[in-house]
Amino acid sequence: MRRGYDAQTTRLAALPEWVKAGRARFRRSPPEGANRRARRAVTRGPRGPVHPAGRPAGQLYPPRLSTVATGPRGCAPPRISLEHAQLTATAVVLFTADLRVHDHPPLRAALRAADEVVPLFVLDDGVRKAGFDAPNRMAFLADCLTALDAGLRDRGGRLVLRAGDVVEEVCRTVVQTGAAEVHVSAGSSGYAQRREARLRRALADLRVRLYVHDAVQTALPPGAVVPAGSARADHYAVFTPYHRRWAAERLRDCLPAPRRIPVPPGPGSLPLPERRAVAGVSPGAARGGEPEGRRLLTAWLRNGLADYAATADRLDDAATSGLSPHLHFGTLSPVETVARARKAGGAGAEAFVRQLCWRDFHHQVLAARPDAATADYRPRRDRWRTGPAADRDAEAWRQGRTGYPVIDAAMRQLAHDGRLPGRARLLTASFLTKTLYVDWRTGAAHFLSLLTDGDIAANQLNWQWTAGTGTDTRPNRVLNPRLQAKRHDPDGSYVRRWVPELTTLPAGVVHEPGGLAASLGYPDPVVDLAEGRDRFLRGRG
Ligand SMILES: Cc1cc2nc3c(=O)[nH]c(=O)nc-3n(C[C@H](O)[C@H](O)[C@H](O)COP(=O)(O)OP(=O)(O)OC[C@H]3O[C@@H](n4cnc5c(N)ncnc54)[C@H](O)[C@@H]3O)c2cc1C
Repeated sequence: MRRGYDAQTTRLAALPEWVKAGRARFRRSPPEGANRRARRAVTRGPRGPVHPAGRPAGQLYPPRLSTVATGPRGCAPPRISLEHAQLTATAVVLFTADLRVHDHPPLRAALRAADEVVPLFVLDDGVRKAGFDAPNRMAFLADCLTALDAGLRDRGGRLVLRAGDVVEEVCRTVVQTGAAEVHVSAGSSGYAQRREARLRRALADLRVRLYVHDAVQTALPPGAVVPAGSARADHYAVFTPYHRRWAAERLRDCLPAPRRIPVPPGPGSLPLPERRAVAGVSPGAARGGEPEGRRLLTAWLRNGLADYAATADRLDDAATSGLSPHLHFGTLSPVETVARARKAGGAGAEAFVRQLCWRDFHHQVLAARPDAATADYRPRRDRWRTGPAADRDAEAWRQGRTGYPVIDAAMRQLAHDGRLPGRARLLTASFLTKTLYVDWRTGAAHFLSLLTDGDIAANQLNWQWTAGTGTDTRPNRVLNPRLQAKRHDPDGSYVRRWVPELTTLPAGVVHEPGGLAASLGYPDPVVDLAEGRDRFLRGRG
């Protein structure tokens, strides 16, 4: 074995070759303390000592390992020094929500800095424990990992897949491969921020290069623009001024996929998960993977984008891009998506790019206020309904049996497809939180259990926006599902497609079946709209 380690354990079996090679290449001695710190990094490991103690200090690490300050949010963009590029033999690239080889700054930088990279993905226990492993997303993820592995193999590499605690697995991989750098893109959720902080602590003596400023998971990084005039403002709380600033910013250039991705031969990998092994996937759930995302984007730019300004609020599937799961898993780069849409130009592109700005907007709110994933962003002293009647109404909403056809059509589509058009998300969320006056967290959790694009920033903050506890400037607006249905599904085809009880009804009646409902086996409305509205306004106080 070229690198002396045992792939099954974290114990180094022999002095790694790269250390010897590295030492031979360096003429300069390490700065005072560098090797002591380096040895501590190797020997510590997350579960205690992982390296046989007592190796001479100079043999463990090449000189000039440093805790470069690429980490903390708000610090200067990471830079690769030429000096370090010559010193580092192996770097780990930890993939998270950026499962692609095109336009991937951490991968490109790691390849410039090191002779070999270890492309690592960890099936993270923390994600499972948080209940974020919904079958539709797991199936999509399986596609993404298969495609990422194929994309790496096309370039001479491969994916190293591990499972467990992500920080422990990164440490294990670092020890096994002797890597001197870990490259990872910054995420905006509280979970991602905690993971990054843990990584920095666990690998204190290695270069943990956190790509905060390089726009890997968003088009513009959170914090890139902040409101002027207030020293304490770390994010925009209102969309329109954010959009104005966002639209004026120059995005970084897109990066091509690397031609070659040399990966060391050793590090063992779990077998890749297979989509068909995931139980409970919705029949119409989307397929993942970078080639699929790129194909969809190209088709959308060619066939859908031009009409988007007029079609965005329609309820049928063809009206919007369907790119959200690819943006969530990072099989599409947000920077590239914006750049290509802008290049296509026109009113459709402008409207589409504005929606992509909404995505960044929610990410910058969450990055600054990670607690908004669960706590009201702007508390309104709501007295949400609880108890058996509220539970019964919430269950009717989940099952698509509220007696409001457009709401029921949407909830049934969600269960069948793991996706929903944006307008349908707004209607169903408004119905639950305002007409039924049930806590937004109940609805957000149900969405996350089904949506393939389920995303903490977009889901939780759109739920809050709709419930009036978030950044919405009209918190008490209540959407009328009948009027909305007539406007956005004028011929009733959306309702007829998803509510088979109503397929025989013509356009004029399908959104309001009234007395016909019982004979068709369709439920009566769970609540009168006016009563629901009053109850909400009373409750909000
Ligand atoms: C209650 C509720 C929950 C939502 N949950 C999610 C979620 O979990 N994940 C998610 O990606 N989006 C979510 N959205 C936002 C939006 O509805 C979806 O992004 C969009 O419907 C996805 O379909 P599309 O890709 O065809 O969108 P398009 O209309 O083609 O829009 C293009 C892209 O812009 C972004 N985008 C559009 N609208 C929004 C928005 N309001 N907020 C943030 N980004 C937006 C998405 O990345 C989308 O793919 C939610 C909206 C609401 C009202």
